[in-house]
Formats: sequence, C-alpha cells, structure tokens
Amino acid sequence: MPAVASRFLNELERRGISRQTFSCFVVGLAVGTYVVKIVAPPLRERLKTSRSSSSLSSDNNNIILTEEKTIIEAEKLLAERNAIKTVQPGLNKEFIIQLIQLVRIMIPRPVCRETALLAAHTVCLVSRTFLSFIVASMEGRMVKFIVQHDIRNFSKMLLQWLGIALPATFVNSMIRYLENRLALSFRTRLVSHAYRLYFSNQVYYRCSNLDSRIENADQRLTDDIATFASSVAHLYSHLTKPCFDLLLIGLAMARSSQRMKASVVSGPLLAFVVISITASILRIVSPKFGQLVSEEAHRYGYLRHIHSRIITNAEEIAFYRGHRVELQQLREAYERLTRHMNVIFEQRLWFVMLEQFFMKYVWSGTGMVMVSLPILTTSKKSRENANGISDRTQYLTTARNLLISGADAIERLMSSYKEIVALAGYTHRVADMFHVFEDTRKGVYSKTTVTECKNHALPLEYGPDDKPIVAGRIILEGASIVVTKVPVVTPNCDIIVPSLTVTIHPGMHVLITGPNGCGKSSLFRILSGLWPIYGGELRIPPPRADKPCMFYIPQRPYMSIGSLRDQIIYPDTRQDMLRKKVSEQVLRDILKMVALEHIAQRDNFDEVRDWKDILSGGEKQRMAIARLFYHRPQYALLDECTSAVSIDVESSIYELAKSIGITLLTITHRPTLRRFHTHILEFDGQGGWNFKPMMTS
Ligand SMILES: Nc1ncnc2c1ncn2[C@@H]1O[C@H](COP(=O)(O)OP(=O)(O)OP(=O)(O)O)[C@@H](O)[C@H]1O
Repeated sequence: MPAVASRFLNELERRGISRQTFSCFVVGLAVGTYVVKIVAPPLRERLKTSRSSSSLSSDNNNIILTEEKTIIEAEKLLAERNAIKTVQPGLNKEFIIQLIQLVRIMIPRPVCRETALLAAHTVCLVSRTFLSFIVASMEGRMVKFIVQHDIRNFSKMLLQWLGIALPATFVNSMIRYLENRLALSFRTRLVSHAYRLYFSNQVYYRCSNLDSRIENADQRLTDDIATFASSVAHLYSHLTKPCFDLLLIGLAMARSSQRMKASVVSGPLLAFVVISITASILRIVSPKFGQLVSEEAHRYGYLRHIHSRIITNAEEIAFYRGHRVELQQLREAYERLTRHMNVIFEQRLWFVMLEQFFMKYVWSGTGMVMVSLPILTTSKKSRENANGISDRTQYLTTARNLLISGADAIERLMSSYKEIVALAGYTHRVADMFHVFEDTRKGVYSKTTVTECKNHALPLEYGPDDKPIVAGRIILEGASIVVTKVPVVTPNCDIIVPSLTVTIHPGMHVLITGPNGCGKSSLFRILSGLWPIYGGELRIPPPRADKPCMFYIPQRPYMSIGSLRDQIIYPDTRQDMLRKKVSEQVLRDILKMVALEHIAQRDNFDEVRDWKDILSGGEKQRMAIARLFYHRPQYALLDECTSAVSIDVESSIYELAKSIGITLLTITHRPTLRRFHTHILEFDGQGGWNFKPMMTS
C-alpha cells in the first residue's frame, strides 16, 4: 500500500501537483465532510419536530389534547400522527425520489426558461469565485508594494483593483437576481400544477371533506410551495459555491505557504481537530429547540384562532355582550404563549454564548495559528532578508483574505446542510400534497374515522382495512335521475341509509323530508358527485352546453367576490353571460322575480361590494335563487334555501320555477311548500325511506 501511495504522489508531482497541495486538498475535504456530518443529526431532529402552526404537540408519541381541542381536532391530530409515523421526512431514498418528481415539474423540458436561468446562474457563480481570488491576491500584492515603498506599482495595482470592483459587484447582484428569478419560476410551475389538480374533479372539496391526510391545504399551496421553491434555488448556489471556494482556497493557500517554504499539513489538520471537537460539544449540549419551537407555533396558532373567531362572530358576541369571556380567553392564550417563549429565551441564552465562544474566538484563533504557522516556522536567515519581510506581509494579507473567504465558505456549507434538511421536510410536504390531490381526484380517499366500519351485514364491499370500497357506478344517460340500491354513507363511514332506490322523471317535483341528520342533504351530495357512491347505480342526465343538469342552492348562500352582476350569474363569468346573449335587462327581470329589484336600483351591475355583509340573510337567499332563474337547470336541488324568505315571496318563487320547466327537489320542514310538489321522499332517521306521490288534501 505505501508503495502504491508513493507512486500515486510521484505521478501527481510529475503532473505539477505537489504533495503539499494534494495533502492540503485532502485535509480540506475531510474537514468539510466532517463538519457536514456533525451538524446533520440535530438539524434533522429539529426539522422533524418544527412544523406548521397547526401541528400537533406530541410527547412520547402520545397526543396531548389541550382543553381547547374538539373531537374533530382530535381526529385531525390522529391523522397527522399517523402520517408522521408512516413517512419520516429526512435525507433518505424517498426524499430523492420526491425531489426528482418535483424537479420534473419545475423544469419540464431540457430547453426552457428555467434551464436558461440555471445556466446563467452557474456562469455567475463560477465567475464570482474566480473574481474573489483575483481580488485576494491583488490585495496581498498591494500590501507588499506598500511595505516596499513601491508607489508606482502600488498605484497601478490600486487602479486594477478598482477596475475589478465593477464586474465583481455586478456579478454579485446578478447572482441574487437570478436566484430570485429562478425561485419565482420554480414556484410558478409548481403553483400552476397544484392549481390544475386542486380545481379538477372538486379536489378542493374532497381533500378537506373526504380525506384527512392534508390538514391545511392552503398553507401547503402558499407557504410550503414558496419555501420549497426558494430553498431549491438558494441551495444550488449555497452548495456549489462553497465547495468550489474551499477547493480553490485550499490550493491557493498551499501555493502561498509553499512559497514561504513551510509545512502545509499542520494548519488544516489543526483546523480539522478543533472544528471536530467543538462541533461535537455543541451537538451534545444543544437544547431540544425543535420541540420548543413546535410548541411555540402551536400556542401561537391557538392565539390566532381565538382572534379570528372573534372577528367572524363579532356581531353575535356584541349582541350577547360576551366581551368579558372573549377577553379572558384571549389573555389566557397570550399568556400561555409568552410563558413558553420565556422558556425558549432562557434555554437559548447559554447555548448561544457557547456557540459564539467557539465560532468567534476558538475558530478565529485557530485560523490565526494556521496563517502564522508558515511564518513562525521559517528559518532565521530568511526572516532577516528585506525581500522576505515584504513576501511575508504579502502572504499574510493574501492568507487572511483567503481565510475569511474560507470561513465564509464553511459557514455557508453548514447552512447549506441546514437547508438540505429543511428542503427534505418541505419536499415531503409538497410532494405529499400532490400525491393526495392525485388520489382524491381519482376518488381514492383516506380518512381517520371515529366510527369503526365493521357492519359487514350491510350490502357494501369492504377492503382489508374494514372500510367500504367505492364500488358504485355513475352513468350519464337519459333525462331522469335514477338511483338504484345506492347506500348513503358519510365520509366517516357512517351508513345513514343502507340502500336507496328512487326514480325522478322531469316534471316530478319531489319534497324531501325527515328528522335532522337523516341524510337529506347527503342525498344531494351524492347526486352532485361530491360524495363517493359505495354501491348500486346512479343515472343522471349528461351535462348540456346551454344549461346545467342540476343546480344546488344551499341554506347558507355563498356570495362571491365581485360585482352585483357576478352574484347573479355565479359561477358564470361576464364573458359566459355575453356568450349566452343575456342582457342587463334580463338580469333586472330576474332580480324582480326574487323581489330584489331595489338592489338593482340602489347599485349598478358593476358595483363591487362585500355582498356577504351588505345583504341581509333573506336577501342573500333570494340572490341565490336569482342564480336559479339565470341558469334555468333541468333539476333544482333546493336545500332549505328559502328558510329566511317570507312565505308570499317563497310561493311566487316556487310557482315561477315550475312555470319555466325546472324540476324541483326540495328539502324543507315547511308544510306550506307541499302544494308545489307532486311526490314525497320521507326518511325515517333509522335508515328507512318511503317514496310516493303526494296526497292532495
Ligand atoms: N362531511 C361530513 N363528514 C362526516 N359526517 C357528515 C358530514 N356531513 C354530514 N355528516 C353526517 O351525516 C349525517 C346526515 O347529514 P345530513 O346533512 O345529510 O343531514 P340532514 O338530513 O340534511 O339534516 P338537517 O335536517 O339537520 O339539515 C349527519 O349525522 C351528519 O353528522
């Protein structure tokens, strides 16, 4: 082995690489690797535990349910805990696979805007490294000329130094600019991919109502994607540049110490030993910041939750004069947060002290020793030589500059590692979100259920996890709604109605009644395709270009952002309206039908307001019914949508709807509406139902 090593070193020397240069490079590489290794575990630990504001607080794998948690929250926490148990974000194979998948979305083709930005960014990074070397050696030579009283050469060098400053500053700001552009480009690609998935097949509804794998889709779509994209862009420069820097710095320092005829191994070796020992100490004594930060985020999230509850329910609280109770709750939440923050500050106090001591003093001292070793070990004869003094000054200045750059590179390498670990966490969150979107789009759900689904006597097919399989069929055909042996099953796997069979032809106006929670609205969810069909068959008319097959109006109407026109034609846009050749006069007539003509007189159709707050409860319901007259669907699914409308207006609305050929499916508890219907579907609340023609009295 020694013979092989010696031959290898001889070969290097033959190719112009001295033994000293090579050993310096190897030691430098070892220091870098060790630093990265030593910093890794605590950071990974930290990232695992520091999660979003809605994250769970877990201790020894047991969920701590604070007094504020409801059953729904408990369910969410359970789901989150399960997710953490199954997939651990970290630097593993899964991270690489997920990262490659995301990179394919961010850089869809070999030749695209992103690759051009990446190429320009790389050129700038390489240029910056070379420029810093040129500047460091120039500064060394300038000091040498000062010591030698060589004014001519000093002035020449100063001018050259200033000349280099211009491209150097330009390259620096270009690096930042390109990094930001790259991050934004990546983000845009990811966001448009995410939006495409989120708005196909009602994924936005399904992933929050039928699936519990994603707790906060909004946070993942905004914060997580943005952080992931900027982290990838940042990491590229943070990883490549310090490695490149360290390599060149090592070579340059070896060259300059070689000129001083000194040993080049002892310095880096010393640095390696010192960095290893101090980094190990820091790792051992570091407090568990991950857990502490996670708990802080949790308490902060609760404080925000209380604030938003007060804003949402301000009117109710004001009527009740409930401000004392609310204030008390706010104060308690705030105090819990500040108490915990104080604990973090105290723990951080001594740790930061130790960290600063090592990094600022121990590492700097080691650097000084490294730089001075070649000078301190020179012979007495060369020490007394006049040229030797200026050479040593030049060496010292150049070495000092290189050392500063080297320290900067090591620091950046350490923070790059932090970023890789952080990136693993965000990669997991973003990739997981896409995965869940894809699943829910295809109708594959995973929900932690409170109820066990083990009633195998019921006519459902069950999977190995004892959850019912989505085995029903939807057929778009004919003009009638035909429900055949379809069970009504909630997302929690509660079977409300084991088997429902109903046929509704156009013109059969059906009144749907039954006690609270018997499954009336759930039937509408099934007809609209929001809930999966676990069995049987559902035939509904295929969608038509001129009018929708079904139009649902809920009890709590939704007011969109936009003008008065947008409220009436929702979910159409103005372009859709113009294409359908609907004039403003038609909109005015529609408002008249629902007794809202005064709104059109008060505001013009372009008026943009906060309609949710401006309109009264009954007015909002009437506005929702105006949409029915605009869209004129084949079937109207009316879910207690006139509960706040006066009886006379309600009657005229029903008469009008029937007269323009809309078939009504109405959920109501009001007996006054019976006369507008031809059939009745009665649920008994025990899973039974009865569908028959309406008896006229
Ligand atoms: N998203 C959901 N996840 C789980 N269970 C749900 C969900 N939505 C409704 N349920 C449950 O399904 C059952 C039927 O609800 P549904 O809304 O159909 O009742 P309903 O007959 O319309 O009642 P009401 O007359 O009070 O409006 C209820 O027990 C309800 O708790």
